[in-house]
Amino acid sequence: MTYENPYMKGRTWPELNILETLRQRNPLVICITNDVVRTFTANGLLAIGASPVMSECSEDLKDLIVHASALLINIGTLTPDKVSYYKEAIKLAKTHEVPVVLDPVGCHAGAYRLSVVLDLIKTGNISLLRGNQSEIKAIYDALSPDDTANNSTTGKGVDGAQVEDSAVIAYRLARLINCPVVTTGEEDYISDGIRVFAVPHGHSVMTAVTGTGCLLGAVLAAFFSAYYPCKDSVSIGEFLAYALAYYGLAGESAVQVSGVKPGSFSTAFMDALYTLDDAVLMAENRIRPVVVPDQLQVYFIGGTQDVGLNENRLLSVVEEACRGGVTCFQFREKGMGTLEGQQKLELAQQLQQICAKYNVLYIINDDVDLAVAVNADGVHVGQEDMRLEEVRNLVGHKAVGISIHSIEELHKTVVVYADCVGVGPMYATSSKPDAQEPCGPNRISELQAEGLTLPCVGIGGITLDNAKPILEAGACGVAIISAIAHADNPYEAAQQFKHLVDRAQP
Ligand SMILES: Nc1ncnc2c1ncn2[C@@H]1O[C@H](COP(=O)(O)OP(=O)(O)OP(=O)(O)O)[C@@H](O)[C@H]1O
Ligand SMILES: Cc1ncsc1CCO
Ligand SMILES: [Mg+2]
Repeated sequence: MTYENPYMKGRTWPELNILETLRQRNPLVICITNDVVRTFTANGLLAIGASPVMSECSEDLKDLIVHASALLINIGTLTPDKVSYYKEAIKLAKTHEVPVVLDPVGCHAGAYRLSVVLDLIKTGNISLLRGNQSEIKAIYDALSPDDTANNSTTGKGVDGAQVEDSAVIAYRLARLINCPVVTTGEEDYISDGIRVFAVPHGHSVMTAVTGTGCLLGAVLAAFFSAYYPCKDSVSIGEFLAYALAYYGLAGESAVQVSGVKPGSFSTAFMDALYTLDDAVLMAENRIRPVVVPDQLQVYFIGGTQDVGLNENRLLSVVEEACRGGVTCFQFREKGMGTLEGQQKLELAQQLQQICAKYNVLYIINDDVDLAVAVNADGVHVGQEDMRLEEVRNLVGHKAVGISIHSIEELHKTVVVYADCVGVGPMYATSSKPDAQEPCGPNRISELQAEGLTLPCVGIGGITLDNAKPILEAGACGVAIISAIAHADNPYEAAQQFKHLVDRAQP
């Protein structure tokens, strides 16, 4: 990409050489894995450029861990003895600051497996959970505070089935257990608890070869070693989405060679993992950013214009709002006397740190260059701003939001380039001097009847007293400026909005 961003002082977009970095580092991945997939896993790791070692007792592990880049724990053929070993291994990994990837094989099919997985998660030292969609759903159901969740085991073996709402489940589980979650199937999803990505690569023949999921866990563990050099330009969620894309693309390219024949595929897949390089990601990767409804529940918007042009006041209001439970914050610096250039950049960076501390999605209004410069989670544009297609080209996999006021605007918006929508003004507002006439909550259902399927928030003049009809009309959340920024207690205001939206939704 050749795009130059003014905030980056002549630097162009960072190029990601993830696979090259991984191969240079040749990371040692210690695998405590099941009896079925050991050789396949070791060969797959070698093919991708990592160095595998299987280790079966803590006496041995304590020597190896010193040189390790990651530890994989796959419970596929668990026994009570192995369970104690998993726990000791997690402790050792923690001591040596080695990331731990957990593969909860078959935990949707057996209560003992599930209880072991929950115990391992409870250590708080898992760096990534990778399972098929059935396994991840079983863990979510067991941990979910929601009583409607199905808490019984459902499968009959280690294979998974397609689960609806896997993107939402990944997001919620990542937040519940405070670690990134990958859930695989026809489409894979990754969430780090802030962002969500869909990775639509791979081939169904991969389910006919045992261990393709198990190897993926090991491959993701290896990828951790390549994250550090690019951690300022890519979030861990997006980074792991690239790793999933590599793996899925290797599957697709193998099928080209083998045809849909599991035996030949298995061999061709090793070859593809070995030959794949970074160019394939640039050329073919179709990682899709996803915005799930939960992310938009309480969407706070603000800039210095909303707090008497006082930067410190803005920082403290945003921190209080995040602490109170807002799920998303949009930095919108607009109007007389507001900050520009370097000052705006520095404020944007401070706000980003606050959002990151509270796992709040961080969106920049209008200023695509700024969003790229600070590596925000997303950008929101109005109808009068840059064209959506151009925005998408510049921001890559960041979340893109668009304002839509009317059916006419919906028809002229190229919705495929957006991930979420702000609809308004719901009610009369004083925060936006150039706002249009209020359209009322029904505009949301009208737009949905007209084919809008992206998650929506209502915006404009929303208070605790008038928010409910917006949710009833089909919005997944409410966007708020003054009802939080001007509240006597922004923390409480945010908390009350969160409760209100939680109660209104299934
Ligand atoms: N229907 C499908 N279409 C395309 N790719 C698929 C499909 N199902 C699975 N995959 C891919 O296969 C790989 C393994 O995922 P899967 O969900 O089958 O793991 P798993 O059930 O844990 O496997 P195992 O336990 O046998 O190792 C992933 O890369 C995933 O994207
Ligand atoms: C078939 C099987 N049984 C336990 S582990 C395993 C490998 C795939 O997960
Ligand atoms: Mg599996």
